[in-house]
Amino acid sequence: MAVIGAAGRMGSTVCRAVEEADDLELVGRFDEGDQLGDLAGADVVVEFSVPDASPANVEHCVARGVHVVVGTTGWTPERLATLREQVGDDPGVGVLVAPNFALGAVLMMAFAQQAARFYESAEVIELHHPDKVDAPSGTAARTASLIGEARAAAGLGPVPDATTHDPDGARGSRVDGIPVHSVRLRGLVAHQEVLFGGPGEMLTIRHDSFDRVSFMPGVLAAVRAVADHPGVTVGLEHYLGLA
Ligand SMILES: NC(=O)c1ccc[n+]([C@@H]2O[C@H](COP(=O)([O-])OP(=O)(O)OC[C@H]3O[C@@H](n4cnc5c(N)ncnc54)[C@H](O)[C@@H]3O)[C@@H](O)[C@H]2O)c1
Ligand SMILES: O=C(O)C1=N[C@H](C(=O)O)CCC1
Repeated sequence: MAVIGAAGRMGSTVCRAVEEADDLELVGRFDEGDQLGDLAGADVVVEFSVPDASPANVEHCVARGVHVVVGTTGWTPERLATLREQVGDDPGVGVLVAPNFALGAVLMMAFAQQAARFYESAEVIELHHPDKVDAPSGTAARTASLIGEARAAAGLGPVPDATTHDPDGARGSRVDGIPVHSVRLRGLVAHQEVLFGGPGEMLTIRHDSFDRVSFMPGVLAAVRAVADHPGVTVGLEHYLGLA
C-alpha cells in the first residue's frame, strides 16, 4: 500500500503504523509536488492531505483501479457526488471517505444519531489543535448532519433559540440546523462534545483523541477491508456493522 500526504501529521503516523503491521507493506510515500504516477504499484492508498487537494488525488487512484481510504476532510455533498460518478464506471474499486477513524469517535457519532430524536436541543462543540486549517471539523459537520437527519425523520422542528441579535456569530455556525462551535487551542489534538437538552436534563457525549495513534486501528482496519466494499462508502461505521 501507499500513503498520500505522507509527510504530514497523519500521513507520517500512518506510515509508521503500516511499517509496524506484519501483514501490510508500505511501497510508496507521496506528498505535495510528487508525481503520483502508478502509485508505486500499490493496491490500496491511504490519503491524508488537504481538503482542496484530496479530490484530485482520489480521482487519480480511482482512475488506476486502486482502492482508497480517505481521511482528509472537506468532502462536501457536491465533491462526493463527483466521486461517485468517477467510481461508478469502475465498481471494482472501493473508496472509503471517513471524517474520523478513532473508534470512540465513530461510536460518539452513532450514539448521537440514536439520541437525537429524544431531545429538543442539540449543539456540537469541537476542539482541535490550532494548526488545523478547516472549520468546522469534518467530524462535527458529519455529527451535526446525522443529528439533523434523525431530527427530521422524527418530525422535530428547529432547535429552540430566541437569539435575534448576534452580530459577531457568537452562536456558532449551523450545519443542517444544528449549531456547531469550533475551538482551536495549543495542546489539543481532536476532541468533541455533543450536547443534548430537554426539560430539566442534559446528555453530553464526549470523545477525546489525545494522540494520533488513536486513529490507527481504524485506518488499518479500513485498509484491510476496503477491497471488499466496492463503490463509495462514507463513514467507518459501515465497515464496523454500526450502520
Ligand atoms: N479521518 C480522520 O480520522 C482524521 C484524523 C486526523 C486528521 N484528519 C484530516 O486529515 C487531513 C490531514 O491532517 P494532518 O493533521 O495530517 O495535516 P498536515 O498539514 O499535517 O498534513 C497534510 C499533508 O498533506 C500534504 N499535501 C498538501 N497538498 C498535497 C497534495 N496536493 N498532494 C499530496 N499531499 C499534499 C502536506 O504537504 C502535508 O504533508 C486534514 O483534512 C484533517 O482534518 C482526519
Ligand atoms: O487534526 C485534525 O485535523 C482532525 N481532523 C478530523 C476532523 O476534521 O474531524 C478528525 C479529527 C482530527
